[in-house]
Amino acid sequence: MITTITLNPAIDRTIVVDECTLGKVHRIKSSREDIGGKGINVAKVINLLKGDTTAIGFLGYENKNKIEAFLHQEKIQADFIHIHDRTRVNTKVVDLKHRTTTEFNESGFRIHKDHIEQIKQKVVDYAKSSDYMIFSGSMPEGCPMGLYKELIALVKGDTRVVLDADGALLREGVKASPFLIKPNIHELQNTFGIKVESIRDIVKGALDIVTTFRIQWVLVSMGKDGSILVSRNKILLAKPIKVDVKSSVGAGDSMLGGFIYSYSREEDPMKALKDGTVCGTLAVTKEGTQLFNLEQVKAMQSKVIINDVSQHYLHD
Ligand SMILES: Nc1ncnc2c1ncn2[C@@H]1O[C@H](COP(=O)(O)OP(=O)(O)OP(=O)(O)O)[C@@H](O)[C@H]1O
Ligand SMILES: O=P(O)(O)OC[C@@]1(O)O[C@H](CO)[C@@H](O)[C@@H]1O
Repeated sequence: MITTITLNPAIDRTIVVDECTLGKVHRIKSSREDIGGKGINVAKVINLLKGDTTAIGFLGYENKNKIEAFLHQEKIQADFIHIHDRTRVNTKVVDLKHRTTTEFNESGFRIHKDHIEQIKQKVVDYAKSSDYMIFSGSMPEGCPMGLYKELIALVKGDTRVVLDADGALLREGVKASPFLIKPNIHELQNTFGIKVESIRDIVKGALDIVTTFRIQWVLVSMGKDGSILVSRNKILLAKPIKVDVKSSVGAGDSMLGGFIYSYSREEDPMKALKDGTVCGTLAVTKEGTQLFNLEQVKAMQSKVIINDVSQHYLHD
């Protein structure tokens, strides 16, 4: 089973406008709401691919019905700890003219000491039946910056751990040596101060992380430029696929879901990167964080090109 942990879930409200200008009144062309939060998005994709997954974490009690109804409708197994507050609403503004998405993410509910003890216990319990545990996203107020590090250290002996976070959460989290991390290039630059001007810079920076923190895989996503998968002795480059972009929100989560689902079945990094690329690419063709379907996944497979560039970067 693959367990995803979302400590700060969200309802994603996507608003589409012709053009977004600071200080101006905007007429909304269309809007939609999706259930979000990085770990929940990852679980949605694994579930779509027919993988065995459970989503755990915290959920606000006040608007829990919306989220639980969706999870139920999609038949996603979930086991959240309820907080007596509301789950945040994150607003994503799509600007049609400039083809950009601007995100306004709330900080989320406030967590107390006893909630932290509860989540530690739940994570430890789930680790026993999980092949992989994926920790994704920001933390709500009240969580210590080292919480991912602590949780990873608690379960590492029982399961393979994946971390998708940024800033101090990632900087601390890597110290517990997760199996895989998935920074995008901005997170790589801002969190570790790595230069990201060329593929060579990115590979070098990712290799430093692999050796310094004893991490097996660093999956660097580069948005419209594709991605790079780096380990001590293998480097794979996924070429981007040209698509009509509707919203980039959740592309990284979909990529991670596709990658880990595939890797958990075959342990073939080339195939996993291919499947991850398919899911990440399809995600950007959808408005908001709505899901694609299995037919689209199959149709996209033949378009992905993965190059093994290990010789080029490891032996010079
Ligand atoms: N504009 C795009 N065109 C084609 N593919 C894209 C585009 N944006 C993203 N992708 C695909 O999705 C993958 C993940 O995207 P990205 O690097 O934006 O993740 P991210 O920054 O973690 O996203 P998020 O935080 O919004 O979930 C990319 O590696 C690429 O395969
Ligand atoms: O505020 P965080 O936790 O960093 O990110 C939350 C979020 O932007 O991430 C998902 C897309 O990756 C969205 O569903 C959600 O709104």
